[in-house]
Amino acid sequence: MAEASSSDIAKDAAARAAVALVEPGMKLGLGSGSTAAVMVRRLAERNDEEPLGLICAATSAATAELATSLGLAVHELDQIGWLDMTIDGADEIDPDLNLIKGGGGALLREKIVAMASDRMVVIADPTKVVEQLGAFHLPVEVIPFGWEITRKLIGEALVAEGMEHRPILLRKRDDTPYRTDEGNLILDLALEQIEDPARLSRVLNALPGVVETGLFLNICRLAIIGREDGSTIELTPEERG
Ligand SMILES: O=C[C@H](O)[C@H](O)[C@H](O)COP(=O)(O)O
Repeated sequence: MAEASSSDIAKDAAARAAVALVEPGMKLGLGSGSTAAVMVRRLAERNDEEPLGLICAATSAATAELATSLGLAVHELDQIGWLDMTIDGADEIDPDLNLIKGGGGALLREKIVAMASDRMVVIADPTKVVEQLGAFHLPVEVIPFGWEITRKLIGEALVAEGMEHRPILLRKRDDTPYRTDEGNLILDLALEQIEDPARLSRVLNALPGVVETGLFLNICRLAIIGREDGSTIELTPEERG
């Protein structure tokens, strides 16, 4: 069997720590991506040992399939209503616990699920912790109709904001446009740094073809960062002082 990489160990440590926060009977949002998938596996293991009676909502079709295959009860979000907690990964985490998400294309459902939760807990390895958001390309979900016009409008809006950017790329998978679970497209914005995430979020969300951006602002209250030695650290926005 292949040896676990330091990143695998860190993800697993964060996932285990988050699963330890889960209480019996919780209504739980399950995130998407590789770190969230580790968490789903650890959660299912705990549920096998000690049935927890959880009711889960998934943030992507892939997560729903994984969780269901492992014996977790997954329901539509609207059937459940409100959630106690959502555990998800992230692509970048800044000191205020503002996030970039959507590297795997699940940002829209992830944001809806996170905002339908009392608490969003993010799990990640240390490479995701940054001083300023923006090195990771910002995913923006757009509707397919007129997407090239939407891309042009985004470019113009960025220029009007004085934001340097490289060409805005349509995300592709196997050479064809990537479609989200909602059938939308993703535009990836190479911005290098985002000085004012709240303003950028407002500007982008004001454009008609934009469905949602990967900026998750003031949503996450706890980030659990796994480390290569298997330990974890917990970050909260308050620590910033
Ligand atoms: O769309 C994908 C999600 O936002 C993921 O949670 C994010 O990309 C982090 O994924 P990973 O844990 O694989 O780095």
